[in-house]
Amino acid sequence: MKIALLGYGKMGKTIEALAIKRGHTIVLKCDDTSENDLKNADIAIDFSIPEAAFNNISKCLNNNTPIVSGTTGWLDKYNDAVALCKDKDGAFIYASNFSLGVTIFFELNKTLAKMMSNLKEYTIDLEEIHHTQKLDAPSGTAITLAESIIDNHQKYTQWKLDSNAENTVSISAKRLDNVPGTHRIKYVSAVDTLEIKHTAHSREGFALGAIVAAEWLVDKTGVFTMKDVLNIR
Ligand SMILES: NC(=O)C1=CN([C@@H]2O[C@H](COP(=O)(O)OP(=O)(O)OC[C@H]3O[C@@H](n4cnc5c(N)ncnc54)[C@H](OP(=O)(O)O)[C@@H]3O)[C@@H](O)[C@H]2O)C=CC1
Ligand SMILES: O=C(O)C1=N[C@H](C(=O)O)C[C@H](O)C1
Repeated sequence: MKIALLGYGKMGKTIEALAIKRGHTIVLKCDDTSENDLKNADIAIDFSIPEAAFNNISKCLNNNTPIVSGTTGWLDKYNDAVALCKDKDGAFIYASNFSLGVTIFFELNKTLAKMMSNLKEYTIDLEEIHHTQKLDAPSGTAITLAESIIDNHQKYTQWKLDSNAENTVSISAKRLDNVPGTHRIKYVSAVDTLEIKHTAHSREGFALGAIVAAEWLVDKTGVFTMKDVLNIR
């Protein structure tokens, strides 16, 4: 595939190295999409900044270029992106976390929330840890996890950063040097603790998932998730 990288920071560079190893060609790498031409690309992969993501996605859909987006912090415009994709008969996939392990972790979280839903003894504690350059907090992955808990656990109706409020999934966001991404969900009672945790050892897992998603999406039309890519039901 000929790939355009929209955002050539830590993730853009990791994707470039892995995509070349898998036999793909990078035809565009940019940190400013305003002047760039997508016509040579089979597909675009956006790992940029929250303020740029929706414009980058729109530009791809208007240009009939399939788009894989991993940028977090722009989801107030997600429904607009979905509508544009449908209008243009385009191809679009977004994931707050492209790693194959986190895609499975999302399913574990959902199942655990359902199983815990009637157990009033337990309170939840959601923690994410990332590197100090991260612009957004909480992480997109933590928000996806919290929203799934809210959808599947009868007690919880909202999420907030560092909250003691009733019915609230409290998220703690820590920033430490060189942490690629750790997410942990704890259910704590007076007598025990049950926890699930995903630890990324590097950015390669995110990059691999985004490339696998691009390889899968390139000849399709529609709006998809990583569950579609990995055929998880
Ligand atoms: N879904 C997933 O699996 C993952 C998602 N992410 C998310 O991906 C995003 C990028 O992460 P990361 O690579 O670590 O961040 P970086 O800050 O290393 O890279 C972001 C890059 O985007 C560039 N940029 C700024 N404006 C634009 C624009 N208009 N068009 C294209 N690029 C632009 C920045 O350039 P400049 O420095 O010049 O401003 C920078 O090089 C974040 O939102 C992060 O949360 C990260 C890892 C995994
Ligand atoms: O910014 C990052 O680095 C990461 N961002 C994503 C998020 O916000 O969830 C995914 C991953 O945890 C790394």
